[in-house]
Amino acid sequence: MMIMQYIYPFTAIVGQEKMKKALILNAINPKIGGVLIRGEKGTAKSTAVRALADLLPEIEIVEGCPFNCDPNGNLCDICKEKKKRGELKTTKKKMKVVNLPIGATEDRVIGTLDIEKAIKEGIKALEPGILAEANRNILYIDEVNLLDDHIIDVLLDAAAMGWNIIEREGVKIKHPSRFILVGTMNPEEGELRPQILDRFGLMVDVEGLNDVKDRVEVIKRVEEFNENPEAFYKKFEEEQNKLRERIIKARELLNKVEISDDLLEFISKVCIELGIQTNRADITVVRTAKALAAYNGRTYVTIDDVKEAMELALPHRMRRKPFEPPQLNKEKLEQMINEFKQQNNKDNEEKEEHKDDDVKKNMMK
Ligand SMILES: Nc1ncnc2c1ncn2[C@@H]1O[C@H](COP(=O)(O)OP(=O)(O)OP(=O)(O)O)[C@@H](O)[C@H]1O
Repeated sequence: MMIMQYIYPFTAIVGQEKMKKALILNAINPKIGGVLIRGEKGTAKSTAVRALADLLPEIEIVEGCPFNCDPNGNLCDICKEKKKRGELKTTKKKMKVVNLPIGATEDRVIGTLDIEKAIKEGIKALEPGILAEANRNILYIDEVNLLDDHIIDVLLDAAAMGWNIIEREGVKIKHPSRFILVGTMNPEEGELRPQILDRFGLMVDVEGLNDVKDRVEVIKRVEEFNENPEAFYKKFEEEQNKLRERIIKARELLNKVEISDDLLEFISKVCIELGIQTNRADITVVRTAKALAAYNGRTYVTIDDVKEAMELALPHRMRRKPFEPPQLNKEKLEQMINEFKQQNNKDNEEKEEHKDDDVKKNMMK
């Protein structure tokens, strides 16, 4: 008999709204580029990530594929061959969290091929790496600031290209490599290089809860969950289903979401004004703002979406002195948002006046 393992529900996490939102937005569009969560131990970081994987709908995969290929998306070399032979079968699988151990080697990350075995036994010689397991799942790197720089580069390159190549002596296997990247770090143990910071889509700072009521609620919920996980899960089931549906709808809506040229210009202006060099900033703000619009059931981006997206996508891309924590110039941002809103109101009023004039003219005709 299979024993059902219950995961602490995402919707039962008390507070930590920014972290939850950043994770949800990446679930809506993984191309946002992941989340770096900075903060103290024991603040629900790993609980939230495990809960997200459990909350998200199952993924459709090619049966038996070590890379979880999407039958309707990009295929690995093995699945391509299967498709040609008409042997592609599909199945469904729950998403999972793949942990990257701190001491992981390049071979362990990328995967390996035993050439001698490959010649004798074909594909059995393949040893898929962490990138294979992570494809279409969540890749979780605890204490990313302690990870070897070279391993981070390998990972982030694969994530940016969306492909990983396992290669030995001229024999190659290429497979899709898309995942929601979540890194955590305790800033007291050292900062990340700016180049690496820039490769994380979003960043959030999590702090321990400072409200007594919230902390008591955490104790009660965690104890209740431990005593009877099934009953606790049932209690949150409706809320979990609602959130899952909302994410599914947002994914469907995402391609239809539009952003005005005025807002695009505004985003670039803010980035320049804040001294942010990397174009990844502007691109990530747009993707995040679109995901926010879709999450709110809209097909257009508003200035408030842009503001919220900037608070998640810009702080770690601000220029700063060594050892200073990443921070957003909130006052400057607030001022520019207000100016944009005022200008927009003025433009709208003028448009309304023109409309009135046109109506009057038409009536006099
Ligand atoms: N806001 C919260 N809501 C619900 N449970 C919480 C909250 N904050 C902490 N917890 C509980 O506290 C415990 C520790 O949380 P968790 O393991 O997720 O911490 P973490 O941030 O990943 O830290 P670490 O890196 O030490 O693992 C868990 O039992 C978790 O359920």
